Amino acid sequence: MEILSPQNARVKEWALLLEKKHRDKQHKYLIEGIHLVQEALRSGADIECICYEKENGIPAELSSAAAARLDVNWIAVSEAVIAKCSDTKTPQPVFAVLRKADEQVQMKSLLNKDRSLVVVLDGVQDPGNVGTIIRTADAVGADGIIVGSGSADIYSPKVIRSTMGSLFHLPILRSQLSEILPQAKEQGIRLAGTSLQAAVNCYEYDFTGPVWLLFGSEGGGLSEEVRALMDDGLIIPMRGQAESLNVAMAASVLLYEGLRQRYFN
Ligand SMILES: C[S@@+](CC[C@H](N)C(=O)[O-])C[C@H]1O[C@@H](n2cnc3c(N)ncnc32)[C@H](O)[C@@H]1O
Repeated sequence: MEILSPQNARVKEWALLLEKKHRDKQHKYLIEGIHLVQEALRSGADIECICYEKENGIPAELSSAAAARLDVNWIAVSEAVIAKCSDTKTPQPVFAVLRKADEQVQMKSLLNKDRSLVVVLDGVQDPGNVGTIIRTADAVGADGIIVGSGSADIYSPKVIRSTMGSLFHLPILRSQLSEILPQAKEQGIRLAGTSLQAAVNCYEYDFTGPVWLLFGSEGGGLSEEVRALMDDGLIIPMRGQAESLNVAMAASVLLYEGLRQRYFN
């Protein structure tokens, strides 16, 4: 049985995946914990290897997968390696290294969907918000998420944790919005921006055709560049005194209105 030490070159490479400046340049990312590893296995994510602590062996929750998934490289590592490859103070007993999906393939599939419902994030910076939006988009069966350059990194440990595994269930693409949004318009997809200044009440909007929903940053909302490309502007009506909704809450309201119109009308 191969047992890796903290000095092993592969371990050093994995630990660097936790640091933003290194993570961006890599085609891989790291996930931690039994639940996320289970989800990655179940969802057919592209797994390079799964590492578990050698003293305790493969966690019971993963033992049947370990027997069935002989295509996956299961590696025993020391406790020190687990700690080195963990983003948290109380490391989980297992982590996995995954390969990122091919972004060109993802982009093609998102642009070609007939009835697509896609979420676009323009500068959403809070990792918890990004993760929650990914999870909600998965829950309603949205076709994908496009994350603009000013948003939180989808491969950061915090975003990954807060998706609770939804990260593996739908295409998620990092893209320059100034490039991909005009391409979507050419395909006949409507770009519906959400903002407090918008004119259209979201409950009067038709979500049944191909539509991409654009959400802006926590502080400043949608950027000028993205506003200029919008076809429609949607507002979620508010009756109380709150200035605005949290962006993840706003995304939930609109995604569920989309789900209602598409499947429960
Ligand atoms: C906290 S809000 C941004 C507030 C910002 N000060 C502004 O003026 O746009 C963050 C994002 O949530 C969405 N949002 C929040 N409340 C909304 C509402 N009532 N109607 C439509 N979108 C909303 C929008 O996408 C917005 O860009």
